[in-house]
Amino acid sequence: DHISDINCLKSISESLEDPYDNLKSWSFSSSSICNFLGVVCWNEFQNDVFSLDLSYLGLNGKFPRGVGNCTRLTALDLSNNNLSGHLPSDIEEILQFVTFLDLSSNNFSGEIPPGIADCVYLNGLRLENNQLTGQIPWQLGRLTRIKIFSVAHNLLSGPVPDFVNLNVTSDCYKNNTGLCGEPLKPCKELQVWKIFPETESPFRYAFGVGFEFSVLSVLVFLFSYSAGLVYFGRKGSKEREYVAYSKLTNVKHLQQASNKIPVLESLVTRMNFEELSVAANNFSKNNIIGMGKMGAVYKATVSNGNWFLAIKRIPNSQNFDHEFFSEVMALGRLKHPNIVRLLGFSSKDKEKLLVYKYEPNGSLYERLHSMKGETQTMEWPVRVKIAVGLARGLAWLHHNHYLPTAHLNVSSKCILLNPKFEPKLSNFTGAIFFNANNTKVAKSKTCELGHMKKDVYSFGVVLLELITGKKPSETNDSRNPERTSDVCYDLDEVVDKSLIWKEFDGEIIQLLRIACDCVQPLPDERPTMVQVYKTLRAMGEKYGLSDDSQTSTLLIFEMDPWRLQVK
Ligand SMILES: Nc1ncnc2c1ncn2[C@@H]1O[C@H](COP(=O)(O)OP(=O)(O)OP(=O)(O)O)[C@@H](O)[C@H]1O
Repeated sequence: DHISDINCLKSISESLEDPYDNLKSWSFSSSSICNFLGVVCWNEFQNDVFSLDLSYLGLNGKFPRGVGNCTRLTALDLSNNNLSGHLPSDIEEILQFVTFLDLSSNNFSGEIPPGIADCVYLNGLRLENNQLTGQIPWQLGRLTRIKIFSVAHNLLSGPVPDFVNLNVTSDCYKNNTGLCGEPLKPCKELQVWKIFPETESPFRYAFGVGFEFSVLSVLVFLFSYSAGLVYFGRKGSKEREYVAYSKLTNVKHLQQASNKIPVLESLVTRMNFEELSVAANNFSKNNIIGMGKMGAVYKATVSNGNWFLAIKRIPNSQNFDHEFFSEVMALGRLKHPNIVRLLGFSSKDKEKLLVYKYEPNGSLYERLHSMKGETQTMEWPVRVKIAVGLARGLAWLHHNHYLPTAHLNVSSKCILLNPKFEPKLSNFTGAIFFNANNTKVAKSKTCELGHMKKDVYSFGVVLLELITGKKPSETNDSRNPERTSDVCYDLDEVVDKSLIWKEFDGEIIQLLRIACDCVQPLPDERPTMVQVYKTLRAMGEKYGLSDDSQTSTLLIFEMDPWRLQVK
């Protein structure tokens, strides 16, 4: 006998309000439950519930969780009652083998739990005529057996799932608050994400046909910007003439510009606030993946394309006008495989959103120093890959022709890792920018170099972190740069114990030497990022990490001999 099936029905009848006493007929004193109203068993000699039909009984109450005790249940029909409350978030555990689920014409509210997509045997899912809100989980599109699907007459919004094996008609979606996507009207801004696959050149995809228009508007912006710069430069001191955007000199200018949303729009796509909010589960706490100074970072799911975004939400953006503008300014113009991809921004009242490509391996800091106390091992070739990629990104950042930039906040916390553990530099909120043509005035050159040498120092600290596996606070005192080089004299002590493989010893020592050069207390004694990158590139050759074809890094260096001469 299946005791759990008897308990299943008992708990259902106890948990539901039954104003018409329909379930009173369930008499648990009898030996069989198979002749109960609405119950069909696998066979009449075993109390093993096959399906349960409790439709049109006027039942009140919440979703009856006890149904999970009917472990071999294949169909559940609770339609046309007055059931209310949220659907259980662990619904896939409760209805593991169900092929047909009908919850239509009730008062269920809240969001459709994404876990329903793990009820992999579902052939039919009917949720119409409820009060369901939020987005339809895109994961439902993965249900390969589904033949019947309806969510009409709810309060749902956002993109509809892209079903792999089913053509859903628009009737199945009708009367909701804001659903979009095939077979309904396209999803405006979000539509661009659909055609944005996991590739290395998303800019092209993301902008699609709008690309040429974007280029045009960037040119228009650059033209007006240079005109403004000349004007601005004339007003300021000699140094200002050569430093285009610097924290110290033009905060006011930045703030004025940041109020001009069209300026930002010419750099990156403006996205729809409400749709982003839906994609991030209405900025639910469960979606938070990180915390920054300006606000939390949320993971957002975009349906149709099966991919993810990281959304930085800045609730009081008026306090971070400069930071916001710096970030859009830098990432809107600096496209490089080792720099994080900014896809767009959004603005509503005082709130602003920055939308990035989601990098699933989080930050280097989290990877190296797990919060949960478990030792994170990262193989040596992966560490070399991160070092080479970061050096390449920084060398390009400092010396590119579009917008030479000093990051000024480089640390393992702002190095994100993609699925292949390629590093992506993020967080340009404190960056300063330079005029690309400042080849004449020594004073300005010195100022620019000073800032860049700060990045070289921080790069050295990240290298030490990669080699030792220790947090920077354990190997050096960042407020006291003189102390850092101590570790450079005590190699055996410092190297990460998980890296003690003889075959890599030579490389470890080589990398340590570079790191120790970078953390020299006197900026003049530190190499430039170009020099660092050249050395690392030679080392990376062994691992096939020296392909510059995508970045035209070398081309830029060759075109600009002055930058190569600098020590
Ligand atoms: N694109 C992304 N993909 C995946 N995770 C991200 C992404 N952007 C940020 N994160 C996560 O969110 C965390 C916080 O990011 P954020 O840039 O806001 O913080 P931060 O670097 O500490 O900057 P700050 O404190 O200056 O604002 C990161 O450490 C990372 O774990």
